[in-house]
Amino acid sequence: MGSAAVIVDDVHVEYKVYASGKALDKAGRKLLTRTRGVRTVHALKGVSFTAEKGESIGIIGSNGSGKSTLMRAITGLTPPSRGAIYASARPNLLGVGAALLPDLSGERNIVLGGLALGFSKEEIAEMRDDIVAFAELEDFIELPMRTYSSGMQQRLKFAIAAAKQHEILIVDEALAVGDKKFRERSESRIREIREQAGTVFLVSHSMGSIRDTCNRVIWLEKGVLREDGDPDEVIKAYEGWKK
Ligand SMILES: Nc1ncnc2c1ncn2[C@@H]1O[C@H](COP(=O)(O)OP(=O)(O)OP(=O)(O)O)[C@@H](O)[C@H]1O
Repeated sequence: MGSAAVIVDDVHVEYKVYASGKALDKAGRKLLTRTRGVRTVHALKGVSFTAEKGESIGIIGSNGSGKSTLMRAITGLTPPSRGAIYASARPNLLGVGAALLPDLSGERNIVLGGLALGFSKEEIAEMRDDIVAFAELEDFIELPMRTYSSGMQQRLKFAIAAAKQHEILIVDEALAVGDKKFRERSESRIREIREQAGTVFLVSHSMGSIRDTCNRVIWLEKGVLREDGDPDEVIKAYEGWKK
Protein backbone atom coordinates (compact mmCIF):
# COMPACT_ATOMS: atom_id res chain seq x y z
CA MET A 1 0.00 0.00 0.00
CA GLY A 2 1.24 3.48 -0.82
CA SER A 3 0.24 6.45 1.26
CA ALA A 4 -2.88 8.42 0.55
CA ALA A 5 -2.59 11.99 -0.72
CA VAL A 6 -6.30 12.65 -1.28
CA ILE A 7 -9.33 10.73 -0.08
CA VAL A 8 -12.65 11.55 -1.72
CA ASP A 9 -15.45 9.96 0.29
CA ASP A 10 -18.99 9.85 -1.10
CA VAL A 11 -18.85 13.45 -2.35
CA HIS A 12 -22.00 15.17 -3.57
CA VAL A 13 -22.05 18.72 -4.94
CA GLU A 14 -25.23 20.62 -5.67
CA TYR A 15 -25.42 24.01 -7.35
CA LYS A 16 -28.44 26.24 -6.87
CA VAL A 17 -29.22 27.95 -10.15
CA TYR A 18 -31.84 30.52 -11.12
CA ALA A 19 -34.04 29.66 -14.02
CA SER A 20 -32.34 32.66 -15.66
CA GLY A 21 -29.16 30.60 -15.52
CA LYS A 22 -27.31 32.64 -12.92
CA ALA A 23 -25.73 30.86 -9.98
CA LEU A 24 -26.67 31.99 -6.48
CA ASP A 25 -24.24 34.38 -4.88
CA LYS A 26 -24.29 36.60 -1.86
CA ALA A 27 -26.16 39.40 -3.59
CA GLY A 28 -28.47 36.89 -5.26
CA ARG A 29 -29.70 35.39 -2.04
CA LYS A 30 -31.87 38.44 -1.46
CA LEU A 31 -33.54 37.86 -4.79
CA LEU A 32 -34.40 34.34 -3.73
CA THR A 33 -37.20 35.55 -1.48
CA ARG A 34 -39.12 36.87 -4.43
CA THR A 35 -38.06 34.47 -7.19
CA ARG A 36 -39.38 30.94 -7.44
CA GLY A 37 -37.35 29.79 -10.44
CA VAL A 38 -34.50 28.20 -8.47
CA ARG A 39 -33.23 24.85 -9.68
CA THR A 40 -30.73 22.47 -8.18
CA VAL A 41 -28.04 20.95 -10.38
CA HIS A 42 -26.68 17.77 -8.84
CA ALA A 43 -23.17 17.97 -10.31
CA LEU A 44 -21.53 15.17 -8.28
CA LYS A 45 -23.50 12.20 -6.99
CA GLY A 46 -21.50 10.22 -4.47
CA VAL A 47 -17.98 10.09 -5.91
CA SER A 48 -15.37 8.09 -3.93
CA PHE A 49 -11.71 7.20 -4.56
CA THR A 50 -8.28 7.44 -2.95
CA ALA A 51 -5.32 9.06 -4.72
CA GLU A 52 -1.88 7.86 -3.64
CA LYS A 53 1.37 9.83 -3.52
CA GLY A 54 3.22 9.56 -6.83
CA GLU A 55 0.09 8.99 -8.88
CA SER A 56 -0.91 11.02 -11.89
CA ILE A 57 -4.64 10.71 -12.40
CA GLY A 58 -6.42 11.73 -15.58
CA ILE A 59 -10.03 12.88 -15.23
CA ILE A 60 -12.15 12.33 -18.34
CA GLY A 61 -15.84 12.52 -19.26
CA SER A 62 -18.27 14.41 -21.51
CA ASN A 63 -19.00 18.13 -21.19
CA GLY A 64 -20.79 18.87 -17.94
CA SER A 65 -19.97 15.49 -16.37
CA GLY A 66 -18.55 17.11 -13.22
CA LYS A 67 -14.78 17.07 -13.82
CA SER A 68 -14.09 20.72 -12.93
CA THR A 69 -16.55 20.52 -10.05
CA LEU A 70 -14.63 17.57 -8.62
CA MET A 71 -11.35 19.48 -8.92
CA ARG A 72 -12.84 22.56 -7.29
CA ALA A 73 -14.16 20.38 -4.47
CA ILE A 74 -10.70 18.85 -3.92
CA THR A 75 -9.14 22.30 -3.60
CA GLY A 76 -11.89 23.41 -1.22
CA LEU A 77 -13.33 26.06 -3.58
CA THR A 78 -16.69 24.27 -3.81
CA PRO A 79 -17.94 22.68 -0.59
CA PRO A 80 -19.58 19.23 -0.90
CA SER A 81 -23.23 19.10 0.14
CA ARG A 82 -22.58 15.57 1.41
CA GLY A 83 -19.46 13.47 1.93
CA ALA A 84 -15.93 14.62 2.69
CA ILE A 85 -12.50 15.21 1.19
CA TYR A 86 -9.25 14.65 3.07
CA ALA A 87 -5.93 15.89 1.68
CA SER A 88 -2.40 15.41 3.03
CA ALA A 89 -1.35 18.88 1.82
CA ARG A 90 -2.95 21.94 0.33
CA PRO A 91 -3.95 21.08 -3.26
CA ASN A 92 -3.01 23.72 -5.82
CA LEU A 93 -5.37 24.27 -8.71
CA LEU A 94 -4.06 25.45 -12.03
CA GLY A 95 -7.19 26.16 -14.00
CA VAL A 96 -8.08 27.93 -17.18
CA GLY A 97 -9.79 30.51 -14.97
CA ALA A 98 -6.78 31.02 -12.69
CA ALA A 99 -6.74 34.62 -11.56
CA LEU A 100 -4.02 36.49 -13.37
CA LEU A 101 -4.62 40.19 -13.97
CA PRO A 102 -4.78 41.30 -17.61
CA ASP A 103 -3.67 44.88 -17.01
CA LEU A 104 -0.50 43.89 -15.19
CA SER A 105 2.69 42.75 -16.88
CA GLY A 106 3.67 39.10 -17.08
CA GLU A 107 6.39 39.95 -14.58
CA ARG A 108 3.92 41.27 -11.98
CA ASN A 109 1.61 38.33 -12.61
CA ILE A 110 4.42 35.91 -11.83
CA VAL A 111 4.65 37.52 -8.38
CA LEU A 112 0.88 37.54 -7.84
CA GLY A 113 0.37 34.00 -9.14
CA GLY A 114 3.27 32.75 -7.02
CA LEU A 115 1.88 34.40 -3.88
CA ALA A 116 -1.56 32.94 -4.63
CA LEU A 117 0.01 29.48 -4.78
CA GLY A 118 1.57 30.05 -1.36
CA PHE A 119 5.17 30.78 -2.35
CA SER A 120 7.22 33.42 -0.50
CA LYS A 121 8.60 36.51 -2.27
CA GLU A 122 12.11 35.04 -2.01
CA GLU A 123 11.01 31.76 -3.56
CA ILE A 124 9.29 33.64 -6.37
CA ALA A 125 12.39 35.74 -7.07
CA GLU A 126 14.37 32.51 -7.33
CA MET A 127 11.83 30.89 -9.65
CA ARG A 128 11.40 33.93 -11.90
CA ASP A 129 14.00 33.16 -14.59
CA ASP A 130 12.92 29.54 -14.90
CA ILE A 131 9.29 30.57 -15.27
CA VAL A 132 10.02 33.08 -18.03
CA ALA A 133 12.25 30.61 -19.86
CA PHE A 134 9.76 27.73 -19.53
CA ALA A 135 6.97 29.92 -20.93
CA GLU A 136 9.33 31.31 -23.61
CA LEU A 137 8.13 34.83 -22.90
CA GLU A 138 11.48 36.62 -22.51
CA ASP A 139 10.55 39.30 -25.06
CA PHE A 140 7.05 39.89 -23.68
CA ILE A 141 7.40 39.69 -19.94
CA GLU A 142 7.22 43.48 -19.39
CA LEU A 143 4.00 43.82 -21.44
CA PRO A 144 0.49 43.66 -19.95
CA MET A 145 -1.02 40.19 -20.07
CA ARG A 146 -3.98 41.40 -22.12
CA THR A 147 -1.57 41.78 -25.05
CA TYR A 148 -0.77 38.02 -24.90
CA SER A 149 -2.46 35.43 -27.05
CA SER A 150 -4.48 32.86 -25.13
CA GLY A 151 -1.74 30.30 -25.71
CA MET A 152 0.86 32.68 -24.24
CA GLN A 153 -1.36 33.31 -21.21
CA GLN A 154 -1.82 29.59 -20.62
CA ARG A 155 1.90 29.01 -20.95
CA LEU A 156 2.62 31.60 -18.30
CA LYS A 157 0.00 30.16 -15.95
CA PHE A 158 1.36 26.67 -16.36
CA ALA A 159 4.97 27.85 -15.96
CA ILE A 160 4.11 29.65 -12.69
CA ALA A 161 2.27 26.68 -11.24
CA ALA A 162 4.79 24.08 -12.36
CA ALA A 163 7.93 25.99 -11.33
CA LYS A 164 8.10 24.35 -7.94
CA GLN A 165 7.47 20.89 -6.61
CA HIS A 166 3.86 20.44 -5.49
CA GLU A 167 2.57 17.79 -3.19
CA ILE A 168 -0.82 17.93 -4.93
CA LEU A 169 -1.18 19.70 -8.27
CA ILE A 170 -4.41 19.94 -10.26
CA VAL A 171 -4.15 20.91 -13.92
CA ASP A 172 -7.47 21.72 -15.56
CA GLU A 173 -7.18 21.74 -19.38
CA ALA A 174 -4.04 23.89 -19.42
CA LEU A 175 -2.30 21.63 -21.89
CA ALA A 176 -4.93 21.92 -24.57
CA VAL A 177 -3.96 25.42 -25.70
CA GLY A 178 -0.19 25.34 -26.08
CA ASP A 179 1.54 24.27 -29.27
CA LYS A 180 3.02 20.80 -29.61
CA LYS A 181 6.46 21.73 -28.29
CA PHE A 182 4.99 23.39 -25.19
CA ARG A 183 2.64 20.50 -24.64
CA GLU A 184 5.56 18.08 -24.62
CA ARG A 185 7.47 20.24 -22.16
CA SER A 186 4.44 20.51 -19.84
CA GLU A 187 3.89 16.78 -20.01
CA SER A 188 7.46 16.03 -19.06
CA ARG A 189 7.22 18.54 -16.19
CA ILE A 190 4.10 16.76 -14.92
CA ARG A 191 5.97 13.46 -15.02
CA GLU A 192 8.80 15.04 -12.99
CA ILE A 193 6.41 16.30 -10.31
CA ARG A 194 4.92 12.86 -10.12
CA GLU A 195 8.31 11.15 -9.91
CA GLN A 196 9.20 13.35 -6.94
CA ALA A 197 6.22 11.76 -5.17
CA GLY A 198 3.75 14.52 -5.89
CA THR A 199 0.19 13.71 -6.90
CA VAL A 200 -1.12 15.22 -10.13
CA PHE A 201 -4.71 15.43 -11.37
CA LEU A 202 -5.08 16.28 -15.04
CA VAL A 203 -8.49 17.21 -16.45
CA SER A 204 -8.43 16.99 -20.22
CA HIS A 205 -10.39 16.17 -23.32
CA SER A 206 -7.13 15.19 -25.02
CA MET A 207 -6.76 11.43 -24.64
CA GLY A 208 -3.21 11.81 -26.02
CA SER A 209 -2.14 14.04 -23.09
CA ILE A 210 -3.85 11.73 -20.63
CA ARG A 211 -2.17 8.62 -22.04
CA ASP A 212 1.26 10.29 -22.07
CA THR A 213 1.12 11.61 -18.49
CA CYS A 214 -1.24 9.53 -16.37
CA ASN A 215 -0.87 6.14 -14.73
CA ARG A 216 -4.53 6.01 -13.76
CA VAL A 217 -7.75 7.41 -15.24
CA ILE A 218 -11.09 8.25 -13.66
CA TRP A 219 -14.10 8.55 -15.97
CA LEU A 220 -16.99 10.68 -14.72
CA GLU A 221 -20.37 10.78 -16.42
CA LYS A 222 -23.34 12.86 -15.18
CA GLY A 223 -21.72 13.26 -11.78
CA VAL A 224 -21.12 9.53 -11.29
CA LEU A 225 -17.77 7.73 -11.30
CA ARG A 226 -18.15 5.30 -14.20
CA GLU A 227 -14.67 3.70 -14.22
CA ASP A 228 -11.40 4.05 -12.37
CA GLY A 229 -8.27 2.19 -13.43
CA ASP A 230 -5.67 1.58 -16.11
CA PRO A 231 -5.54 4.46 -18.67
CA ASP A 232 -5.80 2.28 -21.78
CA GLU A 233 -8.76 0.33 -20.45
CA VAL A 234 -10.71 3.31 -19.15
CA ILE A 235 -10.08 5.40 -22.27
CA LYS A 236 -11.18 2.47 -24.44
CA ALA A 237 -14.40 2.09 -22.44
CA TYR A 238 -15.07 5.85 -22.65
CA GLU A 239 -14.44 6.03 -26.38
CA GLY A 240 -16.63 2.98 -26.97
CA TRP A 241 -19.44 4.52 -24.92
CA LYS A 242 -19.25 7.86 -26.79
CA LYS A 243 -19.92 6.23 -30.19
N1 LIG B 1 -21.09 27.63 -10.84
C1 LIG B 1 -22.05 26.81 -11.27
N2 LIG B 1 -23.35 27.09 -11.04
C2 LIG B 1 -24.31 26.26 -11.44
N3 LIG B 1 -24.10 25.12 -12.11
C3 LIG B 1 -22.83 24.78 -12.38
C4 LIG B 1 -21.73 25.61 -11.96
N4 LIG B 1 -20.58 25.01 -12.37
C5 LIG B 1 -20.95 23.88 -13.00
N5 LIG B 1 -22.30 23.72 -13.00
C6 LIG B 1 -23.07 22.58 -13.56
O1 LIG B 1 -22.57 21.40 -12.97
C7 LIG B 1 -22.42 20.36 -13.95
C8 LIG B 1 -20.96 19.91 -14.00
O2 LIG B 1 -20.16 20.95 -14.54
P1 LIG B 1 -18.56 20.86 -14.62
O3 LIG B 1 -18.05 22.17 -15.04
O4 LIG B 1 -18.03 20.28 -13.38
O5 LIG B 1 -18.38 19.79 -15.80
P2 LIG B 1 -17.07 19.40 -16.64
O6 LIG B 1 -17.06 17.92 -16.69
O7 LIG B 1 -15.87 20.06 -16.09
O8 LIG B 1 -17.44 19.95 -18.07
P3 LIG B 1 -16.54 20.43 -19.35
O9 LIG B 1 -15.90 19.20 -19.91
O10 LIG B 1 -17.55 20.96 -20.26
O11 LIG B 1 -15.56 21.43 -18.85
C9 LIG B 1 -22.98 20.94 -15.25
O12 LIG B 1 -24.31 20.54 -15.36
C10 LIG B 1 -22.87 22.43 -15.06
O13 LIG B 1 -23.91 23.07 -15.76
